[in-house]
Amino acid sequence: MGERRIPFLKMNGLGNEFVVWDARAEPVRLSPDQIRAIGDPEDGIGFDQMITVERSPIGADAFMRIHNRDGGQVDACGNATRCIGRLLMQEAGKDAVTIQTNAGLLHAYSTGDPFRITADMGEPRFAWNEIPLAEEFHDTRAIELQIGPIDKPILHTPSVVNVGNPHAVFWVRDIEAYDLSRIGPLLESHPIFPEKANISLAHVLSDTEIEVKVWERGVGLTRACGTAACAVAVAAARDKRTDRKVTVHLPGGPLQIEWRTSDNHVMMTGGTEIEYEGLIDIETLEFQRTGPGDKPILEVVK
Ligand SMILES: N[C@H](CCC[C@H](N)C(=O)O)C(=O)O
Repeated sequence: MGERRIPFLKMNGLGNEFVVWDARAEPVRLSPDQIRAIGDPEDGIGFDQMITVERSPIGADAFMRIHNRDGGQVDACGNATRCIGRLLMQEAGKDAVTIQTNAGLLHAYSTGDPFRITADMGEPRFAWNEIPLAEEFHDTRAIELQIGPIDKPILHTPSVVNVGNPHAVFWVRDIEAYDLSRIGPLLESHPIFPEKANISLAHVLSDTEIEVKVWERGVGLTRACGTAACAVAVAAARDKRTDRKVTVHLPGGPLQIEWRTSDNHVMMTGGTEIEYEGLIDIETLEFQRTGPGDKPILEVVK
């Protein structure tokens, strides 16, 4: 291993994969090329997002910096908020912590189950210029956007929400009926989204259940997306498709979402997993497992 070896944690939230650095003692500075190389599932460790835990200048328990696999920095990551919340609470022996992000101050709470964490994702925003959209729309529950032939669009009139990051939600009857790996990038980078967008297909199963498939901005198809689950739940309740407390079923597992009437905050509860501790040389990208996770390594490797 070369000189610059950095310890990291490999974690996931319902299969949404993270590499976590602790940069509170010593900064971790990586170029977008290095981030992409480490995030590459073939040559690197592989992740959906890289999470850097830093000291908070405003006295929160930590600052959380988020980079997508494409190397771009973004402001919100729901599954990572739960994972970092778990680490900070375990470290401090507390039942609640505050996490500063570029999207605002978030709170994480224990549930009594050490692996299941509740994150308070703050208030959703719906105005066209808060998503943001490139042009004015008064009703962001169904904007004029479609993909495919004009007379027979494949997907159309999504709801749009900002939950610290931009989301478009297409309401469908079968989330598997669409080739999201082909359509996702077209919608992610559609000119209507000046900051691009995370794209969800959502099928409402009942007043309290929604199944969702997500194409994440800057990543692609992921097993779960916490902010997408929040965006879908809020958009569904806003459009009277469901109650304000629902279970969102993602390929990686369920998330409980409640859009509270008391304070308009979106609360998300779900699992977290430490896969293993590791050490990486950021010059050579060689990395090795150096410690256990929640499951024996053998199980993790399967
Ligand atoms: N791809 C997202 C960031 C991560 C969101 C997702 N991993 C989550 O759990 O919320 C974006 O560019 O806004």
